[in-house]
Amino acid sequence: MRDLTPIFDGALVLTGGGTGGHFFPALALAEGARARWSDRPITFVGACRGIEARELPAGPWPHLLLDVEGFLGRSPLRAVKSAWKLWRAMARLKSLWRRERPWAVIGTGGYGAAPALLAARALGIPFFLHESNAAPGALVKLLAPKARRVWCGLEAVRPMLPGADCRLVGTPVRGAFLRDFRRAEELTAPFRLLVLGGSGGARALNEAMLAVAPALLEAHPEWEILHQAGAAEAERLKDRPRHARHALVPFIARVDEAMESASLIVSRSGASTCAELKAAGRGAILVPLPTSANDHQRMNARALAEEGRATVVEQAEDLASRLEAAILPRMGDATMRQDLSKAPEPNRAVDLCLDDLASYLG
Ligand SMILES: CC(=O)N[C@H]1[C@@H](OP(=O)(O)OP(=O)(O)OC[C@H]2O[C@@H](n3ccc(=O)[nH]c3=O)[C@H](O)[C@@H]2O)O[C@H](CO)[C@@H](O)[C@@H]1O
Repeated sequence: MRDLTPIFDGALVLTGGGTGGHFFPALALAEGARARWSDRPITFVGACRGIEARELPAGPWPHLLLDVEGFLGRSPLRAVKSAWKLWRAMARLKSLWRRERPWAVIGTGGYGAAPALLAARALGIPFFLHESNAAPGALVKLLAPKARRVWCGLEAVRPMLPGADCRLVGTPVRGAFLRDFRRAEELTAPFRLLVLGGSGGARALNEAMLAVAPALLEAHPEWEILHQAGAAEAERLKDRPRHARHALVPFIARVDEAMESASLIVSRSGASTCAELKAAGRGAILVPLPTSANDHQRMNARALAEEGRATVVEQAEDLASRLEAAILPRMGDATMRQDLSKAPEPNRAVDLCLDDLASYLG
């Protein structure tokens, strides 16, 4: 086995994962830290079954992927097994870090972040948290009072973390989103409807879009649909009949470009996607995941809707007809579409977090 020990010595450790919404903010912070501190090692710790296990080996970052899994929704027996895996991963990190001490740990949440944050806490290594959702995840809630700082994506989360030293910064987005975006009103036919299901895809949204797409595309021959279904869902749906102008893909590597070329977007309201929509100056029809912990997706969506950047469609039995009612009039009316697409809002989250880290640790 490769000797992993040297990758942690004096390193800034980024940890966050399981889902894209937890991993990509960590990646954005790593990109920013590398530009700022070229001689400081930057190392990732994540889960071997999270999205980071696909993204990290393809990139430049030293990393350690551990055998951990989420607890939520598990049977009691499985939860005990998950707890054992977490304890074992944490013990391995503690043993490594006693020999090779990291400079600091930044955690962006999700089960992939649990071993590194718990190990940092146990060893007295300074750690910082970022919470991108409007309601905090279980790990952030547990560790927030002990974190040097908790960086928040949205103001709403602050009162939910009593005893923590919170600072509002926004949600870090990857470098590809830190640029000028073409405005939606500059786009010409064929117009594109982009459907985003979050990093894992959204079954209910997929089914509803497949049901409603033929009517939408028949009514508007100048439109096409690019639909990100999620890896497992794209496989499940690969033989399902679709309209010729309805493309179904498992994952989109350049979401920034997909947003830029979209005249209308339908999406889940994961926190990173919401932050990216703002950075790209695109509005969206948001369908919150009704089972998200503490209803945070509905709160994320509401935060965007309050800025006039989104309209919220609740997921219910009749999701297909609700979506049709929201999408169809906008396909035919550019003014209605542009009402959602406000000016891009520059995202300064990476700089704010790293300025804060620098002033704290020197
Ligand atoms: C089911 C679940 O647990 N969802 C949670 C998860 O969502 P999830 O990972 O789906 O949500 P987010 O919208 O926050 O993040 C998705 C990220 O993946 C990227 N992406 C997505 C699809 C794609 O094809 N290509 C791509 O690069 C997006 O650009 C974005 O950066 O984490 C979010 C942040 O804590 C939460 O708000 C969500 O409630």
